[in-house]
This record gives sequence, structure tokens and C-alpha cells, in this order.
Amino acid sequence: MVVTEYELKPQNFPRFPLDWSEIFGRKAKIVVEIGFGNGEFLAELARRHPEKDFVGFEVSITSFVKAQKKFKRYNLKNVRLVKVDARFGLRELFPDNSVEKVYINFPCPWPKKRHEDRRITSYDFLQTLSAVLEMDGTVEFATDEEWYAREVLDTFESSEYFVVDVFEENFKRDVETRYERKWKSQGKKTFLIVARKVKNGTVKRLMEGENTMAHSVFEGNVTWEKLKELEGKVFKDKNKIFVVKKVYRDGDYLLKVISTDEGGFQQVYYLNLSGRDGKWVLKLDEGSDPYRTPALKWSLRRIPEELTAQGSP
Ligand SMILES: C[S@@+](CC[C@H](N)C(=O)[O-])C[C@H]1O[C@@H](n2cnc3c(N)ncnc32)[C@H](O)[C@@H]1O
Repeated sequence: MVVTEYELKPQNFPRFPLDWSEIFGRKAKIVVEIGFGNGEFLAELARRHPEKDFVGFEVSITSFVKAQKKFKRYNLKNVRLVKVDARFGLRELFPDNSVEKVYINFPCPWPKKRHEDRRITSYDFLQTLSAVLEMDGTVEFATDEEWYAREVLDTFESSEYFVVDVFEENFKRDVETRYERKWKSQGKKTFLIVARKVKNGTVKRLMEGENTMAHSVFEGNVTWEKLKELEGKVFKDKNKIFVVKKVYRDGDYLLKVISTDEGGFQQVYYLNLSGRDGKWVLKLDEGSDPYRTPALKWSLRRIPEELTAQGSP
């Protein structure tokens, strides 16, 4: 059984940030779980609180598939899932003061120094939380790593936007997560932090307004050789970067592109180039559904410029 009805996809968003009451068909408190894994915690919360709506973020496709089957089995109507880095998703998809609670259960701690910017609990993320949480809204953070718990505690305590209501060792809640059970069964310590928002923060969003998709129409003599020369080329502009990783030919042309937006949000997508008699259209391939970020839109404008520049590429 493949269940997909719980997933929200970028191409279906009419505008950013999202109107969640339109998505759920009612106005209710919104609770978010980041990195829901196999989904059992999220499913149990949603089952116990039919009066609230729940949004889960997860980057693993395998977890996504498993979790959706669970929600379907319980016939839950109050859950939606988004397959994207939660640091990006929480900032772009939620308006200010719209979320009652955010759960972060046993996130990967990324202990190495060179990986610390992958941690979900960066300064930028706190800034997002300070904007999207309601006043008195809470973040509930659980981990099995003491150094990580103390680092997060310190981050919240030194923030003017939050006060820490709970810091508890070997905590117990009504619902357990899979990793919580795993660490507890191995005799590991666990830590819980509950931080409450006490001041409104602001956050700069990449995408606000209509979710429009630009395409480029241009004229010129585009050859396979010119296209092949794009491969591996890196394009940089202030806060945006993209690289054309590979070019394929199958009737039309297909370009595999990796872009990075301000703040490090990275996506892989395919652009389709088709044309005849020197007239070309470059657009997002139907098979890929990335977020229409500034870097992506820029790649759609910049590639035609490169292909049609005098004496280039
Ligand atoms: C160690 S598992 C914990 C799963 C679950 N919360 C639990 O406690 O059983 C961490 C999960 O977070 C997901 N994850 C990691 N970074 C993420 C991010 N930036 N946004 C969304 N999910 C993320 C991973 O794919 C993984 O499923």
C-alpha cells in the first residue's frame, strides 16, 4: 500500500507562507514535529488531540513512506507532512505567530565541529522559532547527548526571546518516540528542554507572496557542444549559487542543476530545454518539484544568458 495523501508538495502551494486554515479546512492550533522518523509520536499526538492540527517535517523518504501508512491506518485527518529541511520549512511555510508548539525529538547531534551548521538548533533557527511561534508557544527538545542538551539550554537561556521552563534528566512523557525507547533500553540518559517564547522576533523569508514559476523563452543557436560546456560550471551571485551538474539529450535537453540559496538551503532539480528554429524554452522539468527559490529562478534566467552570450560559453 502506497499512501501519499498526507504529503504537501511545493507545486501545490498557492502562496508563501501557507494559509494553514485553508489546508486543514478549519482554524485550529498548529503543532509541528521536526524529524518525525517513523511517525509514531506524531500519529499518537494527532490521535489524542483531534482538536489540533499537526505538521511534520522529515528529510528521509523511507521514514515518510512508513509514517504515511500509520496515519492512514489511524484514519487521521489532522496531519500533513512536508519533505524538506525543517529549518527552511518552518521559516517559509508558517506566518509569524502561527504555531503553538514545536517538538524536536532526538535530532542528529552532529558532534563534529565541521558539521555543526547541520544541527537543527543553530542561532538562525532560534530566530525562526521566535517569529513563527505564538506568544507563550513552546519548543520541546529531547536528546540523549548531555553536551548537546547543555548547548541547547545555553542557546535558549541566552536568547531574549525565550525562557526555559523545564530542563529535566531522564524525563517521562505520555508518549515515547522510537529513539527514546532505544536509548532508554540501552541505559542511556535522556534530557528534555521546554523553552517558551516571551518576545516576538523577526525572520527574513526567502519566498513571500505568490508561488509563481518563471520560465525563460529565448532565441539563439544552442548546440549540444555549448550545452556540454555548461557541465560543472558554477554560477555565483551574492547570496545565490548554482551549478549545472549534468546535461542529457533525449529529444529535448535535460539539465541537472544544484542550487544553494541564502542560508545554505540546497536543492537538486532538472530543467527542460526544448526548441526549434532558434527559439527555446527553458523550464522546470515536470519530474522535479523543488521550491521556487531565488537561486532556482535565477538559474532559469542565467542559463539562457550564458548560452546566448557572444562567443560563449
Ligand atoms: C535520530 S532520528 C529521530 C527520529 C524520531 N524523532 C524519534 O525520536 O524516534 C532524527 C530524524 O530527524 C530527521 N532529520 C534530520 N535533520 C532534519 C531536518 N533538518 N529537517 C527535518 N528532518 C530532519 C532524520 O531524517 C531522522 O529521521
